[in-house]
Amino acid sequence: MAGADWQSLEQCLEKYLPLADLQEVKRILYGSDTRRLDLPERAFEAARQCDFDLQGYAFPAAEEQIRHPRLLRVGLVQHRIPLPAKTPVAEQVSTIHRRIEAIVEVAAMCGVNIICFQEAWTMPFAFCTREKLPWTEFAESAEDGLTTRLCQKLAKKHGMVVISPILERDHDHGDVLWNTAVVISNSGAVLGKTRKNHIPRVGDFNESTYYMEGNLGHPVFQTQFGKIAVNICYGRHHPLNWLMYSINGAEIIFNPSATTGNLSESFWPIEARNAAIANHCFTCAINRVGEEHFPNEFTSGDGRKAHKDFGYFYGSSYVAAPDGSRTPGLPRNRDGLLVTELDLNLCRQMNDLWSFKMTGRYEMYARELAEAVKPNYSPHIVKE
Ligand SMILES: NC(=O)NCCC(=O)O
Repeated sequence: MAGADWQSLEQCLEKYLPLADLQEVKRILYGSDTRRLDLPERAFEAARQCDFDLQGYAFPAAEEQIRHPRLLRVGLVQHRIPLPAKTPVAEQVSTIHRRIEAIVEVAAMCGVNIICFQEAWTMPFAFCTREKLPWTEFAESAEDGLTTRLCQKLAKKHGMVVISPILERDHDHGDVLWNTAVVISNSGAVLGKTRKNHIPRVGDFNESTYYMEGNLGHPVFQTQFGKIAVNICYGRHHPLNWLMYSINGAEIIFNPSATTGNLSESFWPIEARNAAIANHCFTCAINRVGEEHFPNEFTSGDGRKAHKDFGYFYGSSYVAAPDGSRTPGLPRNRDGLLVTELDLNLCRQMNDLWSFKMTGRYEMYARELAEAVKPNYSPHIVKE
């Protein structure tokens, strides 16, 4: 499997396909073209200085007679974990904080209104180890932990909504841990939090050792820029999870993730994009980058020898629109900031065109699902 040496599918296609073929391949793979966004030169210069990739795109929507365009910019941040996992916890956290602060500065230069970081962004993805210490020490209060306070400062300084996915320690409920995204308003106030609803039980993702299934349902956050929701990582494999955020009115659903190439890279371009189409909303898929090595060996329950690394986190963060188009992905092998301009009017335009909300027959599925989950349910199979 490709590691850090292979940058992206887009780069490979551009390198080998003649222009006419490339255009057709892109039309079929990516849908209608996204326009490149003009970002300030000083933002590119700062990104070069800080050694991360910066890309900008815009999705157009049709002009309407009554509604004005509802334009906003989202920023997706993907990053590698800069220090070895055995570095003291506080040093790791403060180094990542400083790195992200620098990227947020560039996002501000690019006019970003809502920024989202990757899943558990302040820590190595240590859930493969099944060890508790020191990894549980990365957990923080969603309301007033160090990370939330940093995000509040950034939100206020830049007038930006910040989505901060962390490992949460809930001090008010017995110190239990959750996989949580904190949503901070552009005023700097904590607007609320949402928790990961589905916990992976696949490969090295042994996350049920650390926290429980979210108990906050499918909240949607009304921000100054639009209605947003957060479907954390493994939740993207669950169409009903996307659907419930959409039913509650989400216009943009963020999917902060941590996933590796040997497991999910072929699913990655499909799932968030399909959710954007099926739910008439924008989706933003974010994945971390690079390899993470842990001090002690662990096994993967698949007969392989014990090892100390998780596999390759392939980045490739992207935004998908309700008309099925999508941006190119950020690189597989570099930290990056993807700035995308959205016109939220496209959500209702696609709803009117395809009408999935009208044709969805939710009452039929509600009835059938209510039956199917009963212990005495017998599947409806027609036999000769
Ligand atoms: N973090 C997480 O839920 N990863 C699970 C693997 C995947 O969903 O691709």
